[in-house]
Amino acid sequence: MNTYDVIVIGAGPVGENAADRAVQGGLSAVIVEAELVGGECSYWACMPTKALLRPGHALAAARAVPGAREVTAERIDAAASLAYRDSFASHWKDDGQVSWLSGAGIDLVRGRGRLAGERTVEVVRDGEDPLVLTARHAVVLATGSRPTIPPVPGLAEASPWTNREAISAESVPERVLIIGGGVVGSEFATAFTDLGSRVTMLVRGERLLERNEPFAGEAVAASLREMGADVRLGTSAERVERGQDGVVRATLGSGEVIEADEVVVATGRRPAPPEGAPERVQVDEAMRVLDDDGAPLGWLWAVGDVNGRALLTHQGKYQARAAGDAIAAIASGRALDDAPWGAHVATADHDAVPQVTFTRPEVASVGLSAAQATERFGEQRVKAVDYNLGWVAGAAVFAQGYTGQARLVVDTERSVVLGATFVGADVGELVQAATMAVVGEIPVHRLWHAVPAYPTISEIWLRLLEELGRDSALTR
Ligand SMILES: Cc1cc2nc3c(=O)[nH]c(=O)nc-3n(C[C@H](O)[C@H](O)[C@H](O)COP(=O)(O)OP(=O)(O)OC[C@H]3O[C@@H](n4cnc5c(N)ncnc54)[C@H](O)[C@@H]3O)c2cc1C
Ligand SMILES: NC(=O)c1ccc[n+]([C@@H]2O[C@H](COP(=O)([O-])OP(=O)(O)OC[C@H]3O[C@@H](n4cnc5c(N)ncnc54)[C@H](O)[C@@H]3O)[C@@H](O)[C@H]2O)c1
Repeated sequence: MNTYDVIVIGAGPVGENAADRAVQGGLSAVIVEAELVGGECSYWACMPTKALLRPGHALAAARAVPGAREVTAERIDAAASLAYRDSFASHWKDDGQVSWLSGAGIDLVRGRGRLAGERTVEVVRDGEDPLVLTARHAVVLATGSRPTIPPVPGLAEASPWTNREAISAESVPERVLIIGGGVVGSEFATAFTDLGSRVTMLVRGERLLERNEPFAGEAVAASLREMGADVRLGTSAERVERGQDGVVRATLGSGEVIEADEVVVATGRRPAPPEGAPERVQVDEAMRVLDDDGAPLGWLWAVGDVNGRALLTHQGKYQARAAGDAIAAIASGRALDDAPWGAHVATADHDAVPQVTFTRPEVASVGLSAAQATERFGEQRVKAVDYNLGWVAGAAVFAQGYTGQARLVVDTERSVVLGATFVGADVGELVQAATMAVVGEIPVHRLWHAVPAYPTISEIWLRLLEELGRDSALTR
């Protein structure tokens, strides 16, 4: 009864996918979940944040078009927006995902799993004896990540909000202080400003979204300021405390004190392996966990945030498809297809990861930035071209005064695209074309024949190619 081909610990989007692929490959699978089936992504991250951000984006889109602008309000309706968010968090109930598991033929055990030995998982359950599960073929770790709280004196005691409290807020705080200028900080700053909070962001670095091309963070900071947020770059809190009056006070290096009703910590996440697993889970390209000598253990796998390769739902699910299929292949005596870009490896994790940050403007990127490409291949070999998105006919019709920018980064030696970044309203949908160009290593001269429909924002592709120049060495 308690023996399965595959045991997956963690029923986030990634664990669900790993179990599903194993079952589709003819194996039996059980998934162990300590909280809600669906994981961080479904209830406290991807889906509810995007739902919370959508009303502000939709209103801004309407207000940028004459004819629509005149019949729209200036602000979003906060209560309706929170209700919209609630529906996308399934009201923090997992019935829908539990029935999906059962339809997919995956058993569920509720409780906290720990590795108790080779192929053995002990599940600690509320009010019941621990349950010991045994795997015939594989145990898959899919336990995600947890937020980091920086060691700022007083911060941990000031009841800071992580993404969990921030995304499940029942009312809109008047003043919100956000520490961190990455994706989480920038998206929450946008959402709370839209909802009517007075937002202050403390950003340690010199710009927002430091992993992206510099113009991305600059555009988002400028827009947040225009929306009314106070974005402080190069600024850290020296001390934070929550007074008897419930007010949070953050003291800056300059001595200035910033008051807020809530403080949101958005300073990164770190992998959260289960008890009994190595603290730093190292995997090979097929997501097999490695021992101290760098050899695969053979029975233990790790997918999604827990392996630290790329903390994104889509990338974790991609790893899970590869790992689930690999486990099924090995179980049926087939060889692993583990050469780069094979069916059982996650090659794209390295240099072809797409990401969309749902700020206003949106930031959509894939692959290497110009700086990363130059560092890797040298200045001689890398060419980066920029174009103003607002100059594209489709963008001009899309919104009056559309502002945005795009960059294409090219390897001139191999004549392929290494990376692309788009910043502007609704650019999220542009990135998949760029991902295909990067992954498919489509020669730049062939891209000239991929004609963008007129007048769409995709015409940016033609403009970027023109900037590269058809007569250059990239032509053939
Ligand atoms: C605010 C925010 C917004 C985000 N937005 C996006 C976005 O728009 N797009 C995107 O691609 N990514 C986004 N991310 C990242 C995304 O949420 C993660 O990459 C994704 O959730 C990882 O999926 P996972 O299945 O690996 O882990 P998780 O979703 O964290 O799921 C792990 C599951 O394992 C369970 N678990 C943990 N330990 C145990 C244990 N010992 N026993 C049993 N169960 C256990 C947990 O309860 C959880 O259900 C966002 C993150 C944040 C914080
Ligand atoms: N739309 C999306 O795809 C999306 C949205 C949200 C989150 N995510 C994922 O979730 C992960 C976590 O996001 P995040 O924004 O928390 O992390 P992040 O790594 O993107 O940004 C962390 C920020 O906190 C700052 N920071 C770190 N330590 C600090 C300290 N001690 N004091 C002050 N500032 C400090 C960093 O300089 C950086 O600006 C990311 O890897 C991201 O990929 C994705």
